[in-house]
Amino acid sequence: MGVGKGSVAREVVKHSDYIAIDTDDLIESMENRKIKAIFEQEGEKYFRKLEKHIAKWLEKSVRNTLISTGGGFYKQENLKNIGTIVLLDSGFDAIIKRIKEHPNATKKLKKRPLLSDLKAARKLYEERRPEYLKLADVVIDVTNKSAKECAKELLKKVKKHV
Ligand SMILES: Nc1ncnc2c1ncn2[C@@H]1O[C@H](COP(=O)(O)OP(=O)(O)O)[C@@H](O)[C@H]1O
Ligand SMILES: O=C(O)C1=C[C@@H](OP(=O)(O)O)[C@@H](O)[C@H](O)C1
Repeated sequence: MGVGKGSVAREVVKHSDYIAIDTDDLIESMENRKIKAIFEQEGEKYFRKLEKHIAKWLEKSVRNTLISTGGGFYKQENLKNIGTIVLLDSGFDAIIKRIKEHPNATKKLKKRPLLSDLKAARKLYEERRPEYLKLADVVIDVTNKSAKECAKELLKKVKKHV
């Protein structure tokens, strides 16, 4: 949530032949409503089911593609079969600082249901980070790097990994 997945993906696309997709965008278009509305109207469990459906489709049908995922997607049991897993790594405070500095900060915070309570979000981050590190094939520390620098590092490290 807010680590820069979207911004880095846009730079990767600029500097490579990758096509980029985003699991949250796929879910929003499948459902024809925003993630926030899905959480409010159906609850988190329903959203996770949609993620599972997407995960199965990704494994079966998607190759050579940059896939950005929501922060909870790592729980999908077939994750390792989908492709090379890249973690954009950052401290929690740095993530929040970045989002708050954005001109559209209020909107950015509002559209992320799990960021509305910062104490709970920090706890979630602390629970998830060790899991992310265990799963990741490639780790990029995004602290004090531009999205372009992160993208270049990502392309180099992914190339080495595959
Ligand atoms: N490398 C970076 N340096 C500084 N700010 C960044 C960087 N990458 C992203 N941001 C800013 O951080 C916020 C979250 O970025 P975004 O790409 O939307 O993250 P995500 O897709 O992971 O939620 C945005 O306000 C964006 O402009
Ligand atoms: O961390 C999570 O569980 C979630 C992160 C969100 O995506 P971002 O990580 O892109 O904000 C989105 O998938 C949903 O609100 C749940």
